[in-house]
Amino acid sequence: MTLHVYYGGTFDPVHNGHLAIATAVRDALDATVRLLPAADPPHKDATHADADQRARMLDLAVAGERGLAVDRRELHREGPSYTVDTLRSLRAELGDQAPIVWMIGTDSLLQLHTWSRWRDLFTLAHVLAVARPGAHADAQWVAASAPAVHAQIAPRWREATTLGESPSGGFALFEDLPLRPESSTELRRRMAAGEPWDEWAPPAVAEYIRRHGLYGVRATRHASL
Ligand SMILES: Nc1ncnc2c1ncn2[C@@H]1O[C@H](COP(=O)(O)OP(=O)(O)OP(=O)(O)O)[C@@H](O)[C@H]1O
Ligand SMILES: O=C(O)c1ccc[n+]([C@@H]2O[C@H](COP(=O)([O-])O)[C@@H](O)[C@H]2O)c1
Repeated sequence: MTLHVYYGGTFDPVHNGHLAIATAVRDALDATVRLLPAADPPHKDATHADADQRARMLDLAVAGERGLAVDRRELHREGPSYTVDTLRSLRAELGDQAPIVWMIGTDSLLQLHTWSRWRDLFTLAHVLAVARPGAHADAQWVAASAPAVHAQIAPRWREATTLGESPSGGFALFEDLPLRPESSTELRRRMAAGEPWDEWAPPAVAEYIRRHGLYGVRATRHASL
């Protein structure tokens, strides 16, 4: 059965770590990965670029990339972009039997118990966590630092490649990729400080940031995007 894989984030801006993760999961699961920008990320203060700009940067980042796409559904909703609401909308659209996978970094996994109606996430989708530097996700660590999350994921733990065998309810840790050091926070800090930053951003995204003078980067006059 076709696996429907979604990767939600603030993407403020999208960086090469996000893309490396999305392409590695695409290849490992042989599925299209849809990146889904949050209009109003529930756990973040005001974003730096607006939702349309963040979505546009995602378009540029995935342009020409096989098996990567952008889903704008959270931009069409009012209020905080709760994942459980997004998954309900996806479930209604895709039907009861479609396997749905929601990707998160392990830093987010360790906070999952703070998400809105978080236990319902597993009735709607599988959760696939991607290891992130500084956020250990082996079972012992999760048990110690987020016991409620551990209680949910321990009985659900499977190999990522088996998630397509059922519509929802599984958990997998994706480790087929060296840890990625990028973060949007550090990327924004480098831009604002005038330090080198391009190597963490897809070239078309870097050009868009310059063109629009986002994140404290001095605007250029070349208007190709
Ligand atoms: N380097 C990374 N390795 C693994 N997961 C990551 C990495 N960067 C981001 N993620 C995950 O991708 C999702 C979307 O991330 P987000 O758009 O918030 O970027 P971010 O780099 O975490 O941003 P910020 O630094 O502003 O918090 C989150 O689940 C996050 O945990
Ligand atoms: O539903 C929630 O309560 C919730 C709380 C925190 C984060 N999320 C989602 O998790 C994804 C990553 O969030 P962030 O803040 O790390 O960019 C993004 O899709 C958010 O909408 C969702």
